[in-house]
Amino acid sequence: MEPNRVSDQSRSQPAPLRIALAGLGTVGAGVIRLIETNRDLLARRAGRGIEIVAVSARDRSKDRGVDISRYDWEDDMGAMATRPDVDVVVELVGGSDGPALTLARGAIANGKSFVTANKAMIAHHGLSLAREAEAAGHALKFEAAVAGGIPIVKGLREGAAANAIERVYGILNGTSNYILSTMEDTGADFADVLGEAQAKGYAEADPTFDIDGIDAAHKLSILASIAFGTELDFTSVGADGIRRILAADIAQANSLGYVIRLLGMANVETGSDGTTRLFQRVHPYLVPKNHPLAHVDGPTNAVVAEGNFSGMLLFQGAGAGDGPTASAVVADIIDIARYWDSEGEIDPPFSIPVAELDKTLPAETGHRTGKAYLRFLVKDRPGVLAEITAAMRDAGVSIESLIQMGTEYSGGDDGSVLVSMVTHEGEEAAVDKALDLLAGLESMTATPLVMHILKQ
Ligand SMILES: NC(=O)c1ccc[n+]([C@@H]2O[C@H](COP(=O)([O-])OP(=O)(O)OC[C@H]3O[C@@H](n4cnc5c(N)ncnc54)[C@H](O)[C@@H]3O)[C@@H](O)[C@H]2O)c1
Ligand SMILES: N[C@@H](CCO)C(=O)O
Ligand code: NA
Repeated sequence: MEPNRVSDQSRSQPAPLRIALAGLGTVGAGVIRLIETNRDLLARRAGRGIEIVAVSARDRSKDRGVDISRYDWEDDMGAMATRPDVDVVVELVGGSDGPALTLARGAIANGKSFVTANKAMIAHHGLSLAREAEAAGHALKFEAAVAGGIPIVKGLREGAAANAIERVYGILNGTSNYILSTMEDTGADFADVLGEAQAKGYAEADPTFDIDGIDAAHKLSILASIAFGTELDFTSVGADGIRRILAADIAQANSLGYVIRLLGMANVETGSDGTTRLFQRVHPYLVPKNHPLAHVDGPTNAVVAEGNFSGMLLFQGAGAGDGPTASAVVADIIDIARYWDSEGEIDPPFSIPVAELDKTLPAETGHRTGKAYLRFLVKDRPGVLAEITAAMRDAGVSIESLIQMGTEYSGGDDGSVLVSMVTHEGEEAAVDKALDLLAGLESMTATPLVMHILKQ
């Protein structure tokens, strides 16, 4: 039999793919720079040219370091959805609802492919948008929405597609990882480092999304749907962030052999009634220093996927910033260019058509086990340690180690001392019960902090 050959016909380039770009901020300007810099390379990889035809943002005259004079300007970004000279609408505006969602719906309804970096919108509306895109036979792609430049959506949808994924977890927010690792390196204050992350363009428009775990929860819910073939369920992600972490916690964790990282963690499990349940949590974790995630610093993201045949896969790279995020956006555009002529045959955005995704219930709380780090700020007076250990005893929490920091702890100016402990493996519910027993005690000067310890 004749081997397959690239035919001479396929060497003649078809018409370029025409792009409309909404949003010209950090990522939008990065996309323009990338498309203009790598123009020839993109055309060869995509099999056709990639041309920006129209752009839209709030302020036409702003200096973005890129020349936008050669593109049409649209004051109303919604108008991009109906332009007959546009094949793909790229949304880099942000916000779960509002103009971004209107543009997404309009673009899909008008037969355009749609590419976005907007994890908030996909977390909230990804299923309905995917349903609309599948019905229309056009692409909906969001590689840049999860872990920026890391090809994790592609990695799970394609590279790991043959596996049942047992657990997916990782560092999904560059801003909080930058803050934690900078606090670790410099002992700097949380608030100062947040300002730096904002200045570098990593933070969301509302930085509370970064530091309170919401941005990571958006990304985790998207990853979980792709990894487990379950309906995306952002509302059931239990999210907590990093704003209560003290330099002293970082020092304590270090002396115990751990670093602190904000992790998203998801797996499917069987509930007490035999139903399949989806566990999704974003929380600061103590990560053993010998785990690869312990060495992920700055705005870098890293995702671990445990496949039943592949074993542990680690995806690591820049999770934020103009260049890496643009890299993911343009990779999606190249994918669309490659199958543009295949007559409405699209890959389902979540790998499996929306109608066939499992309707999984949220995980039950109460039976989950693990080790935890608990930290208390308490008045420095006799009997306080006994109160804490009595609550642990009464709740059935077994203590592996306990440290009291006195003068070395400089976080409070009210004379508090810091007591931290690591528990033995046990039920999380027992820790919750101990904290309930301690709640409201006059000796506690702050709400206790709980961090889970990553199971290897
Ligand atoms: N910055 C990153 O590193 C990064 C990484 C991954 C994903 N993202 C996502 O990419 C998207 C864009 O992020 P960014 O950091 O580039 O934001 P940005 O704030 O730098 O840019 C937003 C752009 O949208 C425009 N815009 C905002 N509201 C508008 C409106 N109502 N009408 C018209 N234009 C409007 C602004 O003028 C600006 O050009 C967000 O969804 C964000 O979550 C960002
Ligand atoms: N604000 C996000 C941008 C990338 O999604 C982060 O810090 O990770
Ligand atoms: Na990505």
